[in-house]
Amino acid sequence: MASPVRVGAVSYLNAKPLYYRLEEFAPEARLEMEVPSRLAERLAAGELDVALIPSVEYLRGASRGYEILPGFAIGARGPVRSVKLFSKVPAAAIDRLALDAGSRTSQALVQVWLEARHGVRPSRIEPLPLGVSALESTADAVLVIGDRAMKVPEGPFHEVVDLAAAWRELTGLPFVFALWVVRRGADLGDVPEALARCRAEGLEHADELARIHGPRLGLDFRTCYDYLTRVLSYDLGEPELAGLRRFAAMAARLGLAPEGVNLVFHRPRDLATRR
Ligand SMILES: C=C(O[C@@H]1C=C(C(=O)O)C=C[C@H]1O)C(=O)O
Repeated sequence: MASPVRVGAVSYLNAKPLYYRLEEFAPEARLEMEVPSRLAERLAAGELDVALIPSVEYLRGASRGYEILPGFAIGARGPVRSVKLFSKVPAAAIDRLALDAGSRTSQALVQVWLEARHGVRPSRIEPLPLGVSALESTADAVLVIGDRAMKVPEGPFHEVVDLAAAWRELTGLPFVFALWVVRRGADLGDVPEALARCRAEGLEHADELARIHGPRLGLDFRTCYDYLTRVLSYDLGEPELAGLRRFAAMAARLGLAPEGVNLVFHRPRDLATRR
């Protein structure tokens, strides 16, 4: 039997359609779930063959020979609901910023947005550990992502900013949070084709995913269903690539990603081996 293909997927609700019934469609796949920052570390360490990593980590790892699986992303064209900055002070006064330790892309996005929109570069940046809630932090503002961001009460804060909405307002472009990225030299077998099937069938069965995961997360069916089918976008087309390139340039200017990284795409096996 061929050796297993180690697939790392984001453990949040937003990624569920992307690996729906994966191990059935590709029996060689061995699925592991982690928060995004951890997936990036494990792909870099060679412990995964393909993983849904934060887009900024593709930029940071490109020199290792990372390749993007074309056509897929976790992105948003407007408000995303699960990537939020909870601020106790007006954005222009943020000096101490806590960043969700599960994130990498949104950690960079919030700094890009603060600088571009408000001319602010917080002098103290600290992690918000995974088990610690935004309400417990004493920082001026706290970035929270994923399922838990959808449940933080908006009450005690001066301002709550949906960062995908803020990005759209700033640039007019969609935002790409995560990409399927392949480790150099990994043999993925039929996994890329299976992932395309997962996404198609996962979105077709979004009602089933919302029914299963809503109660577990304390979210009602409608909120989950809308999040999966209308709020998030799973495409990586020209508008998303334009958003990604703009983000790459802005992150590089702040020293949060290397300069001038090319987007390199993984080629399907038949094309890669032909000739
Ligand atoms: C929209 C989201 O996108 C996520 C945000 C990421 C990040 O900030 O690094 C990485 C992966 C995505 O799952 C979310 O988690 O809410």
